[in-house]
Amino acid sequence: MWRGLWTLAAQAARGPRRLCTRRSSGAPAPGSGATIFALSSGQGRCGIAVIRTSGPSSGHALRILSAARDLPPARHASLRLLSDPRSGEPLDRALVLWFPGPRSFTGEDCVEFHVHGGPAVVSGVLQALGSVPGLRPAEAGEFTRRAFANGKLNLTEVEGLADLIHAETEAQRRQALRQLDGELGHLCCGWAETLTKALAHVEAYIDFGEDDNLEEGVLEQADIEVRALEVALGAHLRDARRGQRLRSGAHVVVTGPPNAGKSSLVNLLSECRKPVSIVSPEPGTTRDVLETSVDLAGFPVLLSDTAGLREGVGPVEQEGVRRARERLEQADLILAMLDASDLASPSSCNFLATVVAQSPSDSSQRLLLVLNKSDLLSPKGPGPRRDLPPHLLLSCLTGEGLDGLLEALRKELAAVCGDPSTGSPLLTRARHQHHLQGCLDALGHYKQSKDLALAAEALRVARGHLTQLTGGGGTEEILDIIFRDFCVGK
Ligand SMILES: Nc1nc2c(ncn2[C@@H]2O[C@H](COP(=O)(O)OP(=O)(O)OP(=O)(O)O)[C@@H](O)[C@H]2O)c(=O)[nH]1
Ligand SMILES: [K+]
Ligand SMILES: [Mg+2]
Repeated sequence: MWRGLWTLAAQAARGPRRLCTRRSSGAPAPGSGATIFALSSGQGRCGIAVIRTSGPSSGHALRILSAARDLPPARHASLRLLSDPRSGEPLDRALVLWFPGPRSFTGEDCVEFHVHGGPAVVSGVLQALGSVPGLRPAEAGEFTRRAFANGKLNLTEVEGLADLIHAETEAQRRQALRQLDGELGHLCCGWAETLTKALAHVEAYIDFGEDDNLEEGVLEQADIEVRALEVALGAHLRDARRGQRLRSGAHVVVTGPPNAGKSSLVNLLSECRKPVSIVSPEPGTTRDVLETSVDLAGFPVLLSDTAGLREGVGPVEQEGVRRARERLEQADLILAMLDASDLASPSSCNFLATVVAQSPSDSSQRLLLVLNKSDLLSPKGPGPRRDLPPHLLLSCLTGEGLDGLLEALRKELAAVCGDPSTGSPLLTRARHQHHLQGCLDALGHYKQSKDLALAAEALRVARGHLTQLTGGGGTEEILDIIFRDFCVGK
């Protein structure tokens, strides 16, 4: 993001050679002793920009830039005139904060410079920092990586922080904050403790099984604990896709016969943006699947407009219908739409008999039936057919019924994504699911083992998966993948 400033500062720090030694796989290994610096607030012209440093030379850098012999009091904002140490030229009058380690975000000595946000001020301060011996620009995610290395955050908290930075909807923000607060980590730590206890029981039996002093029923106790853990893990795994949907967006697909108003609805839901789809009175207008990312009732959604479903049309529209059906299979939530004033037509009846009546075939897919063009129903008329499944009335033309639809969508999406404000912490990444499944599989081996030594080993494997989930014994590659999500300055 801040490549321009980054490059300038990098050159000031080391000359161009330094750029060639930059590791492509992410942040360098922590604890390398260097003091890093970066712009931590957003780029561009702004009122205040925050530049921070982390590492042993932070205090030295602060003294040099503020031309002061003493450091300001710890964790108090102080006003200082910052100057370029090479030329003595004043750069800005800024608030500075001194956080001596270990009581800082990274656990190392840190400084924050709250400078005026003009690009020239920011680049001047970054260049001045780059000229201080022992300082170099930070890599993406390097501050957080140091915090992790120094035990300030565990791995699931790091992931929560990355998600918080990228959160675009309210539900994503709530979920990320819960993960940053360590809820998933605490849950795993509790489970790992249970396994440690069970392991201790099994090992005690191996060592002292024949001994009269050993409490009765230690093995049975371990079995009971393992069984309870299996149930808890199973429940979380069944939920697994929900957290991932919350992180990357639920698939909502609008489908229905031609001219039901599917494209009109997609345009309505994508609101202030420019219209996504072409709307016209001609049936068969939409052919390709048109996809747009929207915030629906606080949930991240990938909304797809599709071709109207009908048979016996030309090859191009037929291909559109094939694509529509394919997309329908991937939907988390189907918005099935009919023209309320056209329910008796063959295409409406056919759609009701196939898509609506047969769905949701597998229980994870949900469906909302929407009858559009309610404005065309005569107020005194009989209303829509009685034999219809539960449905909502809407008029894309007048907007009537839109609030009701949004409320229904909120409920459906909370079921699809999991409501981040309640319930147990969600598994937001495939990595979480992998380790919980690994743990569950190992518990299965434990139960099957006739040999106690193998049973104990299975418990160790199970516990290993839980520790890896929170970053204990994490391999470099996993760390690289996770920290790559961060921007420079975080
Ligand atoms: N009266 C009325 N007309 C509507 C309403 N919603 C959409 N229309 C009209 O219905 C026609 C079809 O709308 P589209 O949004 O193109 O319908 P579609 O389902 O995407 O159509 P295809 O892509 O051809 O399958 C257009 O002329 C719209 O203006 C509504 O609520 N009331
Ligand atoms: K149309
Ligand atoms: Mg359309």
